[in-house]
Amino acid sequence: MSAPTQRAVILGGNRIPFARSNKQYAKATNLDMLTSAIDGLVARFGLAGENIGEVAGGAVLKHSKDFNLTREAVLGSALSPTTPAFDLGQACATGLEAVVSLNNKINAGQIESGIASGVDSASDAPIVVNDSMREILLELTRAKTMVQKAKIASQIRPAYLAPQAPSTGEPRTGLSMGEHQAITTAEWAITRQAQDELAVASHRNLAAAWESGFFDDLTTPYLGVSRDTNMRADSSMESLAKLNPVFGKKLSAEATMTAGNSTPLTDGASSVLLGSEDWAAEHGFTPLARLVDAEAAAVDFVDGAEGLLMAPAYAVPRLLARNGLTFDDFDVFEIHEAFASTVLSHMAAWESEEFCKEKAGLDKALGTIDRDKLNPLGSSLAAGHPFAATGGRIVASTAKHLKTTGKKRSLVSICAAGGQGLTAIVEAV
Ligand SMILES: CC(=O)SCCNC(=O)CCNC(=O)[C@H](O)C(C)(C)COP(=O)(O)OP(=O)(O)OC[C@H]1O[C@@H](n2cnc3c(N)ncnc32)[C@H](O)[C@@H]1OP(=O)(O)O
Repeated sequence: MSAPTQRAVILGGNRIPFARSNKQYAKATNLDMLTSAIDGLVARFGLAGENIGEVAGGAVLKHSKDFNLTREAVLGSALSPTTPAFDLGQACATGLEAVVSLNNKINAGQIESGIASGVDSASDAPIVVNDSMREILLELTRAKTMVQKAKIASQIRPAYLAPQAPSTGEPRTGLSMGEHQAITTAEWAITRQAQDELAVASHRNLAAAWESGFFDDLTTPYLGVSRDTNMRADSSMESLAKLNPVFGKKLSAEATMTAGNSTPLTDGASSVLLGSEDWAAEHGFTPLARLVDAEAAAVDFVDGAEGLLMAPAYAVPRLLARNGLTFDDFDVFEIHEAFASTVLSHMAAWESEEFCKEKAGLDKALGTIDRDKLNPLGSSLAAGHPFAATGGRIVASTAKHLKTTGKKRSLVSICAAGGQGLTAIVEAV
């Protein structure tokens, strides 16, 4: 198989600061936030009125009226209305999938430029009526006379009025992401201390990046918010130690996962500008980095054969093998912090000879990740995790980080609901 032509480059990104759900952005819709994230990028790169090759995006929690949320955002933005756009979905990896999709289209010569985006709002989550109520409401829309409508409406029972709120539960198991991860946490014997240390590092690194002005050309203030509201610069082991466990309490009296070492429910949106090298040169844009390859994996979590969020542990060895790379070839590891213990269980798996030989098909352990290279700009524990927006946050940040520090290569890894994971290699240009 010959290598694809590498024409696509990452040029920059823009996101709105992420906010804890039901707080500052409680009244904003997914569409409002996505449009703002795209418009901020358009303004920063002077693309108003331009026809971009394609805009890709999505949201995990979408309303049924959102046929094509990304296209609606384009129509509401300053981009040319003749810019095509499409929604895609890969749960928490949606934002990264959008980058991979447009990157590959540019490399294939199908488009010259693209904006990868993503948004999610747990505040604007769709509330769905139950099945019986849905049938009655659909029948009502078909009724022609008042008598017919009254007859159908008379079938409504009080119990039908209870809405089905969205949840972070896996449809096939009914367990929440947190409860699934608690099983994995116990399996890999990840300690509370290790989880809290990772959380403190995430807050510390994110706060330092904001303080240094790193995000000044990667974010646009929104609804009066100018920094990620979940971030706690003063986060400490002492303050985290005070929090009670929230997940895994039924599994063990010594449950370790708390609100401090789990991602909070978050609202936010992100966007990333990609273009061919020629398109970038024509517009006078300086490339930051390049996405050189990506690998997805899925695990069989339903019968408990593998942990729900463990797919990246399988994708990364395959990605590295295909590219002839080892951990030593990476300067940065951007591993999405769904929960602190998710990152720690992936790392434990890569350090385990047994896992790597028996499950990942390697002849030895993949190795240890240098902690100084892990999430140097903070990650989802501190920034929050508006599901489909996380990939864009990570790709734009790591691309700029490589460019500004002179580092060469970053490994991006995002676990997703449904037992899936998407990973990618980003290299400086
Ligand atoms: C593929 C994937 O990404 S899977 C992941 C998908 N995402 C999820 O599943 C979301 C998981 N998170 C959640 O469900 C929720 O955020 C929970 C259950 C963990 C916590 O929810 P809540 O209890 O509402 O959180 P809340 O913000 O009130 O925090 C609880 C307490 O911890 C405190 N706290 C939270 N973080 C910290 C911290 N870093 N340092 C100190 N205290 C903290 C809060 O101040 C609060 O204290 P208070 O009760 O005195 O006010």
